[in-house]
Amino acid sequence: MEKKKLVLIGNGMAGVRCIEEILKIDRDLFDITIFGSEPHPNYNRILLSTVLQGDTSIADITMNDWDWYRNNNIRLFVGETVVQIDKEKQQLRTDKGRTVSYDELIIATGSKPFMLPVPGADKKGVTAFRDIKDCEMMMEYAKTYKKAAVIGGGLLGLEAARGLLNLGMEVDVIHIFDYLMERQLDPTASKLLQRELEKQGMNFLLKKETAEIFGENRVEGVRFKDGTEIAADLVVMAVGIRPNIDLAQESGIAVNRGIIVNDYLETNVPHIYAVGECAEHRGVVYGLVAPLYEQGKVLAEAICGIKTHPYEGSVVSTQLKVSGVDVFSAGEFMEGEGTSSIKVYDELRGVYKKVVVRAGKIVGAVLFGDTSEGRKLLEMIHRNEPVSDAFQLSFFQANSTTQSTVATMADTDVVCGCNGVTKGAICQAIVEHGLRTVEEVRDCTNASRSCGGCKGLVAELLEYTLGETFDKQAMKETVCGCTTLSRDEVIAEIKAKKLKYVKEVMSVLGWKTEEGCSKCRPALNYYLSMLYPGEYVDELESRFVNERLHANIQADGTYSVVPRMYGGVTTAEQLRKIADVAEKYNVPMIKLTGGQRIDLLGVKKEDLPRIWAELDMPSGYAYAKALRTVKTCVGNQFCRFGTQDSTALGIEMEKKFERLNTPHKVKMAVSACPRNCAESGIKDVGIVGVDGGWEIYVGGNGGTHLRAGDLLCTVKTAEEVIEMTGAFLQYYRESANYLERTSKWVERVGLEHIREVIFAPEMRKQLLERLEQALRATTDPWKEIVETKELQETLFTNLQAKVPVNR
Ligand SMILES: Cc1cc2nc3c(=O)[nH]c(=O)nc-3n(C[C@H](O)[C@H](O)[C@H](O)COP(=O)(O)OP(=O)(O)OC[C@H]3O[C@@H](n4cnc5c(N)ncnc54)[C@H](O)[C@@H]3O)c2cc1C
Ligand SMILES: NC(=O)c1ccc[n+]([C@@H]2O[C@H](COP(=O)([O-])OP(=O)(O)OC[C@H]3O[C@@H](n4cnc5c(N)ncnc54)[C@H](O)[C@@H]3O)[C@@H](O)[C@H]2O)c1
Ligand code: SF4
Ligand code: FES
Repeated sequence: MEKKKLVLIGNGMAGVRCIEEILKIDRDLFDITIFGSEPHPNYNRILLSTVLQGDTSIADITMNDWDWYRNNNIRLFVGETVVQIDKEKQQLRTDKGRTVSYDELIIATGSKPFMLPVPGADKKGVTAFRDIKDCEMMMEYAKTYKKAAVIGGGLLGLEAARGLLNLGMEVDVIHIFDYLMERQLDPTASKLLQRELEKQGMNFLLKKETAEIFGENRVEGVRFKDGTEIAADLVVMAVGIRPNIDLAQESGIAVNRGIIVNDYLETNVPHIYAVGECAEHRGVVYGLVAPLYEQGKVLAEAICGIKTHPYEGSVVSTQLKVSGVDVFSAGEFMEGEGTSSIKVYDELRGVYKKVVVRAGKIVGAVLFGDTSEGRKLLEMIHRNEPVSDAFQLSFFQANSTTQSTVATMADTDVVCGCNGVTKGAICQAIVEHGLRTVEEVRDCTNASRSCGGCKGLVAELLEYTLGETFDKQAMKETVCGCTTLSRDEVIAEIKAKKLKYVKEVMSVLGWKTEEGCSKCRPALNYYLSMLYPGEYVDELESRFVNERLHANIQADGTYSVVPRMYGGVTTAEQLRKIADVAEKYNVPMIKLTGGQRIDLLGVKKEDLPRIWAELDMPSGYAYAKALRTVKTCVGNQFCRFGTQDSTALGIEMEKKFERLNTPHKVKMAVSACPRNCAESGIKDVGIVGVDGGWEIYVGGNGGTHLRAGDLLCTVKTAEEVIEMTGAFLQYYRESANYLERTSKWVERVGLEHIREVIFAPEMRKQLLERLEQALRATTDPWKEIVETKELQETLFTNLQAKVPVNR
């Protein structure tokens, strides 16, 4: 018997999932054809945020590759748009003039990003954030331009903003309301979120309505209805989406906001169905995958002629995909008539939890800072569960994160919200199919296949189910999405195979992308330079812009110059030179830095080499992943409390370790007594003078993640301080992940472990030998550029470098 012809319009997440469900039911029922306007096989749109944030690559987000279509005998037409449906003849026509008939037709055309209809919205440099093309455009822009404006402080806008920050851009988020994510959060959670994102570097302009996007040939800024304006090289519109219904409407299918469907996803036209963001069910259009996948399952069963439950709508929950921020929202998250709420607000821990209750049952929830109860709350909402005394008690117990979440879950509890996979289903699959990794669970059950937010829970379930046989190694963190190897594996391979160049590492170790990404290139460059001191030639194109130009780029595109002043001590002669240079080159601002140095701000790029030459002082490395400064207090030379000569030790340390490249920046301080005027407690290495010696603190941080340093040891002499600091630094260089500050590294590997390594005389000796080798290979970069004409030309005159501009 001839198979029925099934055609899918829209090769996106909802439509293809529905096809997968159909194939699961009966592979041979239909002759399937799929049309997709985009030139790609089906990919995970959700992970575009992760691609922009540098955590994965475009190559990694394909969900069904070309082979999948071939193996399932699906005719696929990509880059081809269906422009007409003839419902009488049961035929459709594409923009390439192709005509195809159908017995059953599924429309899954998704949404279109809403572009504000303001003057200038069509200018070069204005984009939506919806597909691979938009994502690539933003990544390309970030290589050349500096200032981004994101219009819309919803989920998409904030995820885009985080990505652009990661790409080295400065980001203003423009939001029309007075608080962010008003569609998911209440004002309290929203303000906590804003505070956290501001710490990450985002700038918010609230209650701002865009009037115009201006610029000559391309976008130069955004003007608001209140008359104010901001500069911008890139404008990202993230102000919501509109169901893509044009084709259906023009073909005479009933539409409202979306294509109207019943509980079996049928439109008003026989044999035509709609699923996904383009469909409107009981007056609701969904914009998250979980409900779309539920729809797809119902439609698949219905279309295959299986008796199925009707689709009755979904309670949705959301989580923001920005690292370091835990936010969860579900159901009716705002109190209203007939509802009351239970709230817990722990200002110290930055945790806020709220559940909204109607007639004794939970109908909504908002969590900030600790979202571990999100899944459980969502289940309670789904099951219409009453609020018991036991629930209230556990809700008020703040430290729920310390418990293993999976152990307390019921088998029917959903672990993966996007794909509706329960704990029971995952455990059963692990046992029945002998699954060992998150990826295997994903391939078998779909859990963690969409936003990836449940990966942690899936890993916990593996550990919980497999017990001792669980292989933690399999859960490794890879360098980035371009490889399946972890940092340690990459380093081991580099050593074993004696790989010497970034490109060589990528090629020999089977990188998925030819060029790598902004995460792996600088990391590989660092690992190679650490492994082959004096031999490896630094690859400029793999460096972040500040390190390439040996100066920090400023908000207005100018640069800053910070000369080295050992221990924060200067002379009249140095000050005179600095003043002369500042006058001669019209330096608009001279400022003292937090690290006790002088910063010449607002310097033009082309003036940098001349200024360095005239200053004739070493680079202060204020831009580098290296030792920045050693801050010192005045010490016993002048201070009556001083027990030691902190200034002399600070100068000695700075002279010793300057220019040493490290996984991230390193700050040091020396105070001559426990009053700690140089703030030694919040430095990567902080030295405090005590009676008869020095205390060495490590892993302190005064930045976003405030952390007091741990006492590593107490020593008697300045020589011992230098020796212990050197061993600590070298071990950090050799074992930390690139871009991991000492504060994180110390926490990850543990102080005891660090002590075990560097207190062992033989290991310390070896570390110090390798450190000396690395130090011998360093040179002053400013001097090198001043003395090398070619470098000046390539870097400072011919600066449309084809290399990434990153942070
Ligand atoms: C950056 C980003 C992050 C997101 N993060 C999350 C998240 O964390 N969690 C979550 O649940 N959701 C998230 N979403 C939303 C989620 O991606 C969408 O809900 C989902 O992709 C919608 O699936 P769909 O199949 O309905 O539409 P789409 O995935 O948009 O697919 C529709 C496809 O149809 C094609 N098409 C349209 N018209 C035609 C035509 N006439 N002919 C042929 N082809 C056509 C389109 O080109 C498109 O490829 C995110 C979205 C974005 C953009
Ligand atoms: N983590 C996730 O679940 C996730 C991530 C990204 C996108 N998405 C989905 O993708 C879709 C698009 O996301 P979105 O954030 O664009 O949609 P959205 O509708 O959720 O949010 C748009 C935001 O833009 C604001 N806005 C509207 N007009 C504005 C204006 N003129 N100026 C400034 N702000 C304005 C709105 O107040 C709203 O907060 C949604 O369906 C969303 O659920 C989900
Ligand atoms: S840390 Fe102690 S010695 Fe140094 S300046 Fe402060 S009080 Fe004086
Ligand atoms: S919760 Fe999104 S993939 Fe599991």
